[in-house]
Amino acid sequence: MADDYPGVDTFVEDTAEDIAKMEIRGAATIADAAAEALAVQADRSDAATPAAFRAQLRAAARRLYETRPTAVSLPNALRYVLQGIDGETVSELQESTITRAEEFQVDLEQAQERLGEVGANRLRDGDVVMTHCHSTDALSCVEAALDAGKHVEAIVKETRPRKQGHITARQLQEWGVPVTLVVDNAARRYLDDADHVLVGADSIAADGSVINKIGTSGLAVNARERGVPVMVAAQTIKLHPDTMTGHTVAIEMRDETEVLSEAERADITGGNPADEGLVVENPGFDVTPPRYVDAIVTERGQFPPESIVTLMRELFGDTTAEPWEA
Ligand SMILES: O=C(COP(=O)(O)O)[C@H](O)[C@H](O)COP(=O)(O)O
Repeated sequence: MADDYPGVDTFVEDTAEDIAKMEIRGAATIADAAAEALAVQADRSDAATPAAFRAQLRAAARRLYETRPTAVSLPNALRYVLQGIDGETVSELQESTITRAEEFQVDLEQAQERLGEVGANRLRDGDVVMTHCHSTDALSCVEAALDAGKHVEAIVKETRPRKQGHITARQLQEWGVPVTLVVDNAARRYLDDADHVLVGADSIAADGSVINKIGTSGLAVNARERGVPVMVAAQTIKLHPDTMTGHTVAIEMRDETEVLSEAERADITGGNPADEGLVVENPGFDVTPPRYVDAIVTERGQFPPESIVTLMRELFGDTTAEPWEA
């Protein structure tokens, strides 16, 4: 792997591994870790010339980019850092990369806080939210509502196959929020007890479609049928610039062992684990059409999904190059 990415620091390699293995996970957290990795790459660079420095940084960005395909916050973070660096010498470039990465991380934190305040305005005292997966953007809305003195309760979907709902439940418990944990299949039944569906996003497309953890779209369709509004909490780094020019968002397909262990497979196939007649599909994400989403809450205010393209144009212009082509 190291040969494919010459000059890439071991810290970048480790971060990339952690993202790929989902030890670092969730779109905002991945973006933060990627910016940090570029800063460390810059700091530890042994490049003799500015050109060599830039080549190493581009290789580091490529290594990080190739970990997981769906959360656009990752290429957006890489692009932000790479496009912003400036300098004539290696040490100027090092300093500039570190400053730019730090700036990104501070902005990320502030955006999440502001988004939380916007989202909290939609939550009334005593409301019950139903969550899916674990989203730091979604939870920041609950946190801000609690800070404003509102009582909030949560119905937390387990979120198979990796059960990120447990992370959400743990965080809410720490904040003193009463939690009812349900298996994914029970969600429709419990929607009658919910005032909002509150989820995050890995990417938002130009038509307002929301790409988030698998199961989000089914939840949103059921919520519409039950009359429960769906609120998507997503910082603007979740806006996918390539979708303005017609590109689709890649949906990550994950390993079958997350769904079915080898022993379970053998059990189904009568002891033949290599049986090709049994196919397991394990998509990590799905696409919720804009008509099932009531509001996209960002640090710039809340938007109906159909109008998100205006914000996208303002923020990204025509930028659709790969991060290292910046
Ligand atoms: O779908 C997931 C995480 O998927 P995974 O566990 O596969 O990474 C989260 O809802 C979004 O990434 C938003 O999270 P955040 O609001 O923290 O960016």
